[in-house]
Amino acid sequence: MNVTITPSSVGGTARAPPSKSYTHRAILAAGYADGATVRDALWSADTQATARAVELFGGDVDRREDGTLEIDGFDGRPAVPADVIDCANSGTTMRLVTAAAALADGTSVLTGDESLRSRPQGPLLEALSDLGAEADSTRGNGQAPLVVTGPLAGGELSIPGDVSSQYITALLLAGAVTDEGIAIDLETELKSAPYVDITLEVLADFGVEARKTETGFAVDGRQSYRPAGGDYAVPGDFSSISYPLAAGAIAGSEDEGVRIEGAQPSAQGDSAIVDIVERMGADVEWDRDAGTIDVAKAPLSGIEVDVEDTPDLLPTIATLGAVADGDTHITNAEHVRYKETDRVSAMAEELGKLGVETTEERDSLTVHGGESSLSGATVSGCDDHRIIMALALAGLVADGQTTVEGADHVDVSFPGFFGMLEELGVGLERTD
Ligand SMILES: O=C(O)C1=C[C@@H](OP(=O)(O)O)[C@@H](O)[C@H](O)C1
Ligand SMILES: C=C(OP(=O)(O)O)C(=O)O
Repeated sequence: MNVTITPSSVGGTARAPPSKSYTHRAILAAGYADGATVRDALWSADTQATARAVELFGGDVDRREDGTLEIDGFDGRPAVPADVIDCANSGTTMRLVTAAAALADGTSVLTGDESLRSRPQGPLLEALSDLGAEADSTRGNGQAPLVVTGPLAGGELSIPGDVSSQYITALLLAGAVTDEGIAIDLETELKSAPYVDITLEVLADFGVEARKTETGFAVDGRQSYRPAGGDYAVPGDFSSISYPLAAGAIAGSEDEGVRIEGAQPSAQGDSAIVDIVERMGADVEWDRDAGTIDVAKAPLSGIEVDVEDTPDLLPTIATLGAVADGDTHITNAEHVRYKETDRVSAMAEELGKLGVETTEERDSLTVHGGESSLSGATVSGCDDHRIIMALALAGLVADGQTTVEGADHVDVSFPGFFGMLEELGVGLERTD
């Protein structure tokens, strides 16, 4: 599907979809338990990949009409899967499930789509091998397809922190049900650190103790996953909130701004988007108790933003920077190149097609902004949900129509994205 956006102003109320990161963890934690009810879960292509993996390990994920997931777990002992585990486009699924597979008494095979089969898995494979499992890339290049043979007993390992925090999350989730527990020594500084905070929070909510140490993280073994009250509720997703928030900041209508609901505070680092949009000059009000964010359009100015903790915000910030006056300098961004696509290059390339000038370095992107510089064009969504959504935002203020190709990929994290834009008043057309 391609989506053509007509320049529009936006106004009204949008509801944040549930957090993808919390949903993945809750589904898998319920799998590690003997079961749980997960309310307000995100049901997207990525979270369904994690649900399929839990079923292949011997669990069951049943989705009720109201979106609640009733999950039967595998109680800390994953069965050897009867089929290849297809993680589709989801890095989180592949990392978290690879470590779970290393607990099974036999061999698991994991694969994914072309994008996922090009992302780095080597450090996690080495870590699992250090712990006594066999974990290989079939092509010997550290990328999927992966073949993992367990079980593993646990122990100590060291791993780089600057490739993906998902390795740490994966090891902590699996480590709790090993015999010996797992102690993780970080060889380099941890990027995307708030995602490990989310993991520690979900583990605690499932009755599992894990901790930061002087050199990394540790989790004791022989623990049981048990959700308090048998029930777990997923908060709203701040990476997804970044899109309606940015839309309101760059294209809010004169008489009605954008209100976002479902924005309760949580461990998500991406809630930094509220501060970023405000620093650029937008009129933003976050009522944390009510979980609402109100945003109104104002002239934006370029700023410097460090995305070490918040890699998924880069595409949104790049579009904001394209509209803002002056330069927006996005720093500490090297790990943003290891996502569904190299998002630093992808945003430079696709914004370029809309007439925006950028300067790209290995670990930074500078966007030379100014609303008048955006002219509508056909751009590639790069088969990457966040690139698609960020480019659709640019289409709101470009001069003329903007067509985003391959726009169906938003189903990875935000299946209702284009419906939400329409409800906010955006004129758009879907074509095959
Ligand atoms: O653990 C998670 O839920 C995620 C961690 C981050 O990845 P990295 O740790 O690989 O940067 C983030 O980009 C991804 O969208 C979700
Ligand atoms: C990078 C992302 O997810 P994952 O790593 O799970 O593919 C994302 O959602 O932007």
